[in-house]
This record gives sequence, C-alpha cells and structure tokens, in this order.
Amino acid sequence: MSTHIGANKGDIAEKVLLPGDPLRAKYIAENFLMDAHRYNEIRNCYGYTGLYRGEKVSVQATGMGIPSISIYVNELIQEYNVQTLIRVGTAGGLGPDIKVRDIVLGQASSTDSSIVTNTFGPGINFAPIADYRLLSQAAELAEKDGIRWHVGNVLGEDRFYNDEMDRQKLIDYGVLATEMETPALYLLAAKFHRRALSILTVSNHLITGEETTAEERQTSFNDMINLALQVN
Ligand SMILES: O=P(O)(O)O[C@H]1O[C@H](CO)[C@@H](O)[C@H]1O
Ligand SMILES: O=c1cc[nH]c(=O)[nH]1
Repeated sequence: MSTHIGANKGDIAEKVLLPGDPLRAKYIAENFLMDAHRYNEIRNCYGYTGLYRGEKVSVQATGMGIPSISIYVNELIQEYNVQTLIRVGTAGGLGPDIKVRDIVLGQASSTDSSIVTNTFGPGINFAPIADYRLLSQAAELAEKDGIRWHVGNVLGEDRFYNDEMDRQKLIDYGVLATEMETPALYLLAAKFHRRALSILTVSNHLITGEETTAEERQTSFNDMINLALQVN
C-alpha cells in the first residue's frame, strides 16, 4: 500500500478514472463496472477496480483541489504504475456557448496555482496539456453520441470561492470552464510520461448562475463517465 491508497500492487488497473467526489467513485463502480471491489477506504477517498467490457479499470476519488489530486496521481503512477488517468469532474461554465450539463474536454489547463512555477521556476510558463489521442477519441465519441461538447482551455484554480477572478477576461481569451484539479493532472502526466485527460460536466454557470442539484452532481453524469470508460 502507499501512504494514501490501501491497495496491494496489482489491485489497480492501468487505466483509472478520477472523480473528485468519493460518492461519484462509488456510483461509477456500482453502475458501470462488473465485479467491482473497493480497494481503498483511507480517508473515505474510495477506490474501486472492476471490469468494463471485459477490461480491468479502476476508479479512484481524488478529493478537491490541486494538493489533493497531486497526492493520488503521484501514488497511482509511482506506486501502482498507472498509465492512463482520466478525470471525470464537474466544472463551472464561463462562456456564453457553455450550458449546464454540457461536456467540456480540457485540451489544456491554465492556472492561478503556483504548481507550474514551483516546478519550472519563474522563467517558463509550462502549458499543461491533455493527451491528444484520448482527447480526439473523446471528441469523436461525444459527437457520435449526440452529446453537447466543447474542447479547449479550462482554468484549474486554487479557490472555489474566488471573488478576485476576472471572469470576463478569461471568457475573452476563450477559457471555457473552471475547476480545481486539471493542471496538476496534466503536469504530473507530463512529468511521468503518462496519458491524461479531463472530461468535465458543467454543473453550474458562473455568469448566468444556472445550477444543477447536489443529487444531479452525484449521479447524472453518465455521458461523461461513458466517454471516460470508452477512450483508451
Ligand atoms: O466534481 P469534482 O470532480 O470534485 O470537481 C470540481 O468540484 C469541486 C468543487 O466543488 C472541485 O474539486 C472541482 O474541481
Ligand atoms: O471548481 C468548480 C467546480 C464546479 N463549479 C465551479 O464553479 N467551480
């Protein structure tokens, strides 16, 4: 086991879905995977492994924010040799074309976090990006399934409550949505030469104020989960 994941070597699949919410991990395991068993309960950050269309796949909750997901991604890669990491998260919509329940594929992640500067120093503003194969497959599948989807830049921010954020400037520069984990996921994937993608469902809109209910946040993201399970 690693410090935060109570699994034995081999308990975790090469491909892992990463929701922030442990109850979303449970929902995915119970509704999308065959023969799922829970390998992690440490801090109630549940992790499960099961079968999807005969292939072994895991789902590991990451908690909220860059420090929390960084712990899980580091341990999944370094202790359990995970190769493909797909975040299945919620996001706040920014642009006028983005509607609640739309899917946003994070092509790249801007951030106000110091994680990139702490990694590269002040001279380089490294751009954390998605794996192109996962990204293009997800876009093709979403289109085929008739899902409302968007691809582009997302903001991975340090604060959920962020009165200082200049939302209009982000919209002007084409940022589609805001969430709190993707820069760390993409940065660590680059560091360890792994493949990563963030698939996000818009749970609320930061300009119009439109919201989904807590129950919808937990359970009504089936399109996103199906996409994440199908890409490889
Ligand atoms: O729904 P999850 O995956 O937790 O993602 C989003 O929701 C949380 C904030 O409510 C942050 O973790 C943010 O990134
Ligand atoms: O980080 C997040 C996630 C969902 N909705 C938001 O507004 N922000």
